[in-house]
Amino acid sequence: MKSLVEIRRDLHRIPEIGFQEDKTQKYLLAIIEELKKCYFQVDLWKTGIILTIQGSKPSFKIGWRADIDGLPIEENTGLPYESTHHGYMHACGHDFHMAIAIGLVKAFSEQQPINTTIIYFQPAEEGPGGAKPMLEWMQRERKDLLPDYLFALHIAPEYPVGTIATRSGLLFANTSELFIDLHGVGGHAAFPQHTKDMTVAAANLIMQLQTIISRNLNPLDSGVITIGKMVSGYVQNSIAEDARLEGTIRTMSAESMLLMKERIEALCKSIEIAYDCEVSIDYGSSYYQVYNEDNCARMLLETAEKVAGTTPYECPPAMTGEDFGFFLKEIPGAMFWTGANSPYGLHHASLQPDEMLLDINVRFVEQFLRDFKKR
Ligand SMILES: CC(=O)N[C@@H](CCC[C@H](N)C(=O)O)C(=O)O
Repeated sequence: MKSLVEIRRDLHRIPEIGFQEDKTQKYLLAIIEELKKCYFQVDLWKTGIILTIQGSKPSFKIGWRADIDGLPIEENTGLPYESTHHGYMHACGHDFHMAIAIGLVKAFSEQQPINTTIIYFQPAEEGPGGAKPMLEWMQRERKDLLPDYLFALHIAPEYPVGTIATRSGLLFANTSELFIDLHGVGGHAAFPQHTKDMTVAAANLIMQLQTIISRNLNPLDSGVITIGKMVSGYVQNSIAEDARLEGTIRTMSAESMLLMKERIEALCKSIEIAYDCEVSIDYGSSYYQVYNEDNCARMLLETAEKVAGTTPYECPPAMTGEDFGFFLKEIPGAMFWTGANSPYGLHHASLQPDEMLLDINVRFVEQFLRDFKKR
């Protein structure tokens, strides 16, 4: 088998977005085939892979999940192994997540685990969400593939390599995508009086949306509204007939999410009146919060005390979203951040995590999964 660094770089070259991870699936399957043992069972679900590693003397099933999709971001790292899929990038570290999971497959191919260990290569974490339909499929048709406990990691550029950061309870936020379309009347730039300018309406709406955080949400609560993309008009001397805003909203509780949505709807109605236009809202996909089971989170931190090269850190919750939350709603487990030491953050075109994290995390997770005991 190639080294984990080579595998990570190969995967980095071929980022694919949610449910289009065909090359990624093929690449992963070829390595799994190379490592295959008689106690391995491979199942496919859409572009995902579920690898069941039968335990030698199992008393429960423990799961490990790695997400496999990339993002529609144009890479700007200048690395010799940068993305060959122009306009797409592994800008959230899923190339690392997959390489670590492959490292675990290799470790379990060399020494069979005692408990049955299931590795889930899950598509579409960035959107529209693969965890929920994957879980529902297993609950409906393949209960044998469901674990008793489930764990996952996410790289954290802001922490040094070796940091294992997690907490009991809420780790990541409730999220909802947000797509707003505005429709007015276009025309010549010199005659605004004959038009309904959707660039001006959209710009105003963006500013008003931010008041939901500052004026409607309890200051002791937290929320985020980010408009990551705005599209309007065609050319500099024509007034835009249409505009589209694309973003995401984040809250620490389901109640605050409802409040945010109510306020977004009210502000869109007011924009319709103010600019005499039509506004429609689509919430896209929503993710349930990542809520770590108390014992499971504590065991991760305890293991990080013991494994050479890892340091536990009880971290605060973050406004990140993760469809892993849907798994944790049904199955006890936990997620953690692992230090990646990159000057650029997640979803940045220059993200460059430190490859030193690969071996350390394989060792950490392998020991954690092998030693895990029910409490
Ligand atoms: C770990 C991470 O960065 N996850 C994404 C999940 C995105 C969900 C969805 N597309 C949305 O934007 O709400 C994140 O942006 O936190």
